[in-house]
Amino acid sequence: MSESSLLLPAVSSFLSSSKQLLIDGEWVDAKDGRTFATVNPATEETLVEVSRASAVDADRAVVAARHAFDEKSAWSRTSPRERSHLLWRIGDMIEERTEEFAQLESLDNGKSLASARGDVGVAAELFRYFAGWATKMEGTSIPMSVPGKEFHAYTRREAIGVVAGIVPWNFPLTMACFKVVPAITAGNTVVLKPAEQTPLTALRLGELLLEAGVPAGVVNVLPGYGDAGAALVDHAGVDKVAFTGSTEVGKKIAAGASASLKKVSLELGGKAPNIVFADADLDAAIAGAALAGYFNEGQCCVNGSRLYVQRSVFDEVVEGVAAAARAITVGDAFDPATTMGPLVSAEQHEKVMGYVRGAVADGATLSAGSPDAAADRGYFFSPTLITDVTEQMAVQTDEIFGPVITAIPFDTEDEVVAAANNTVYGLAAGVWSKDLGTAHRVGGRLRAGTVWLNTWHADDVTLPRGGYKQSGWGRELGSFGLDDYTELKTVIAELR
Ligand SMILES: NC(=O)C1=CN([C@@H]2O[C@H](COP(=O)(O)OP(=O)(O)OC[C@H]3O[C@@H](n4cnc5c(N)ncnc54)[C@H](OP(=O)(O)O)[C@@H]3O)[C@@H](O)[C@H]2O)C=CC1
Ligand SMILES: CCCCCC/C=C/C(=O)O
Repeated sequence: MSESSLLLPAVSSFLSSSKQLLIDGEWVDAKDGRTFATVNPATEETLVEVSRASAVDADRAVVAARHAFDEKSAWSRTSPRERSHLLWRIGDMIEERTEEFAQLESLDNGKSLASARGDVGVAAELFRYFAGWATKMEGTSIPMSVPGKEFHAYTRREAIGVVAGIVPWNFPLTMACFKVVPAITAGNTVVLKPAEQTPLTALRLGELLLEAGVPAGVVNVLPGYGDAGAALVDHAGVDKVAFTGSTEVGKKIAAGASASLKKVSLELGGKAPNIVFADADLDAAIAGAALAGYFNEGQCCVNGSRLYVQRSVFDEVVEGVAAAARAITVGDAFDPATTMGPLVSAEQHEKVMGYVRGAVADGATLSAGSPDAAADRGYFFSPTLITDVTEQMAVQTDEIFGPVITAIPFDTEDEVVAAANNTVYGLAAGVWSKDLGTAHRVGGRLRAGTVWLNTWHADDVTLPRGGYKQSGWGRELGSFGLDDYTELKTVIAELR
């Protein structure tokens, strides 16, 4: 059956007309009329033309967001209960449209429909989780003592202002919601810049927010390239930048935002170590290592791409992970047999292939996968396991962002902890051991924002996420995530 015959009428209808920018509640062309094509990575065919925002459009969107924040009936002054009810309703609306969002996401990003449905579920849950927080942004009453005088001092949490959310292509809808939901929960207004590879679900989200009753200008959506993102970072009307993406661009954003000392939160690259001790439940560790490395076509910042296995079980684990890699069905998202879709773009495909070819040229061994197994069309890449790797090889040091795991044997705990921490990144890490003392002790020694013990990718919107070292600044989700979207005001009243 052809892919187009499987599309929901709502998806076909969405794709039947070119997409515009959402500014101040209106769908508008880019001021200079430019557009770009968004492409299905499974077929390399254009899905639809999308307006390409420039710095001028960034300014229009920031002005709209500023107005929605500052005006008399401002979003930040809506009652918490009103915001809470609205957020919950949006969660329901997204859930009701799971298949529609999932199809759009799979078409644009390439991920399997099952995977995309999971992402839509996370998006709906984010709205519901933060709906609860809207009414619980509490302050504290603080005792204050000045001889001879009496005071009442307390704190309040207030919105920061206009938030620029700049997001990547690996979880387009989820990442958009990671920024938009806590921001609007706290009363901020938003300009969202989706990645140029995957603008569709952010645009559909924009439509749905308007339909749900989110006022004009509260959430603006600006598809475009890095120049539009940079214009937001530089804009004097933006109070906070919330970014997920590469460490390289994260550094540019931190530098750009520092000129006006904007608040910045950064969720950046990773190269997570996954440590399997000989006393682990090896069946679970093997399945977990494959999931850790290959989830989302390997295009996930918390993926376990560096596998360390204690020497006595190294061969067994490598054989197990290689077999798991070979059991993955790579194909079009719309084929129900598919468990791994294509990589997101030709550029990403080239990058991943280059790393694997480079490792082989440097003497590494491919225990699973082949960079030359190219399909006639589409950016497909077979899940790959590399052995005979050294710590100096680029495949071991760099974030590859593809379905590539490297495996290295180790002998002692101290040796593996040192190797695991020998990276500029610190986003995630994992330990497999039946000895809970070992698991917790080693987990405590790993320099990473998330540590999984005897599991991987177990996650929830209630849990803070973020990185040590060059993996980022701040934490997203959970109550910590909401704090990052508020200013803390201290109020002191003299009681006479
Ligand atoms: N931590 C993570 O979750 C992610 C990490 N990455 C890593 O980054 C590598 C490259 O991917 P790539 O897409 O180029 O990632 P980027 O970091 O370039 O892209 C992330 C977002 O930032 C935007 N952007 C790019 N340059 C600027 C800038 N100067 N100022 C403001 N915004 C900007 C992008 O726009 P646009 O793309 O439209 O130009 C996109 O919306 C991947 O191979 C992977 O290693 C990538 C995605 C997610
Ligand atoms: C709460 C579940 C989050 C799932 C999204 C995974 C995101 C990965 C990433 O940041 O790359």
